[in-house]
Amino acid sequence: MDRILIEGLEFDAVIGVYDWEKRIHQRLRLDLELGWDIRPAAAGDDLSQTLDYAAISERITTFATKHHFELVETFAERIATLLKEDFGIDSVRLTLRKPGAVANAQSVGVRIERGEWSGR
Ligand SMILES: Nc1nc2c(c(=O)[nH]1)N=C([C@H](O)[C@@H](O)CO)CN2
Repeated sequence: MDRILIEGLEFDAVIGVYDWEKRIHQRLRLDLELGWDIRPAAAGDDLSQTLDYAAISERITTFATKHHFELVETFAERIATLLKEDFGIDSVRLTLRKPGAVANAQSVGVRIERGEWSGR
């Protein structure tokens, strides 16, 4: 399967388990692999036949400003749902990192896969 990539998308969100985290914004970093057949877009050189990575990046960034979650797990799952409902994307590989969360770690986070991946 072909993939559309969005790597290192950064945005701020209210996210965390603890009370002090509910009063601040913290940086999140998102990597996405989106399964999509790019051949129709390539054949016609036509953006409307593919996934607009700019539109998707903006949608996720806006979503992040409007929703508050405790767990990165919840945030990751909601992004996968948004991608399916708003853009018709069935196959998603998603890594969501919270770089500032653990002092001695470069970052922490989750990686999920949803949908079918042929050819890995
Ligand atoms: N598996 C997870 N562990 C933890 C999370 C999380 O979202 N998923 N969150 C926290 C705190 O919010 C942390 O980011 C700040 O100390 C702790 N563990």
